[in-house]
Amino acid sequence: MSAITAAHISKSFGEVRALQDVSLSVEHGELFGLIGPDGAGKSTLFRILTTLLLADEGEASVAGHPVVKEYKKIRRKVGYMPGKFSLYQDLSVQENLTFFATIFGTTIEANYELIQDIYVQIEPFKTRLAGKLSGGMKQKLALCCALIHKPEVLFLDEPTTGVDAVSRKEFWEMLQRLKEKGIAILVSTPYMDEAELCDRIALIQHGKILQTDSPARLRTSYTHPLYAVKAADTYRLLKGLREAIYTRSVLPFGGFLHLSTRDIMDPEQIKNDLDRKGFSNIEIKKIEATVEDVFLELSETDELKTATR
Ligand SMILES: Nc1ncnc2c1ncn2[C@@H]1O[C@H](COP(=O)(O)OP(=O)(O)OP(=O)(O)O)[C@@H](O)[C@H]1O
Repeated sequence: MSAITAAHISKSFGEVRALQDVSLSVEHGELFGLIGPDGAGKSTLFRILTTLLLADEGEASVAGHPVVKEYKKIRRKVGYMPGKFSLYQDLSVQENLTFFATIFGTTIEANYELIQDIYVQIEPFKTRLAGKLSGGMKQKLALCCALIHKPEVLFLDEPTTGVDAVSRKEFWEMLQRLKEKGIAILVSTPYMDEAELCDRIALIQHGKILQTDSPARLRTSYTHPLYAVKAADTYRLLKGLREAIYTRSVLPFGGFLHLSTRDIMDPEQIKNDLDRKGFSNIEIKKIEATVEDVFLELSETDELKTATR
């Protein structure tokens, strides 16, 4: 049986349809990412799966128990790191950990093996108040607190938001090690680069799951020719490319524009066209799609479908 299953979950807050017919499953020992921007519905799904909120429609089970009927059993078997406010800021590192161990009827010593790798990094600061820790340290402490009762399933809601790049990398390495111990992990993130670190991902937007698959299969599902293009005046370039007859779509991507064309083209052909239109410092190369390209493509198609309904 899967560690998490959600089937046709919907939830509205007044007029806001936070989740619309969401289904997914996560296996034991799987690292599953819920990838989407702010307001996509990620926290709402986490709250339903961790038994803190009731869905309007649909069914879910976690660690073998249905979320409504057996919520008490689930609470003993899951670890939850909510996006914000999971630590007591005016308790020390050690006091926070002891507190979470005590409410689950266990001790730090009993489950030390599971948190050891992570805890050794914050142990030198064990008497420091949680409120005085750096973002990366807070995140490690919150993860230790979520793990202290040896959960079967771990829910991590945007654990790396507001954390520096080095700590983010370390955090994902820790998740890989936890997964190898058989724990099922559902992690949400708005960062598309983190999607690559998951076994499977679901792309979510406006409460709807756009697609679920492995990052590699999602990337290769993008079949249109794609180019990264740069020139001196990015805004004019965006406008110019949008008007070109060979363009399917063009979207800003860091310092480059990602241009998807109707047919395969020689990059020289595009460069010549831009030369003729008076652009300077043109750089162009053919590229493979990233998860973000796939996300933007799917979300645009979904918005068009919704608008024409
Ligand atoms: N308790 C609530 N009352 C009213 N609206 C809510 C409530 N909780 C969430 N929403 C709305 O539901 C939608 C989904 O919110 P949710 O918090 O699940 O998104 P998210 O993907 O986790 O993004 P964020 O990172 O911004 O929390 C948003 O439009 C949000 O404003």
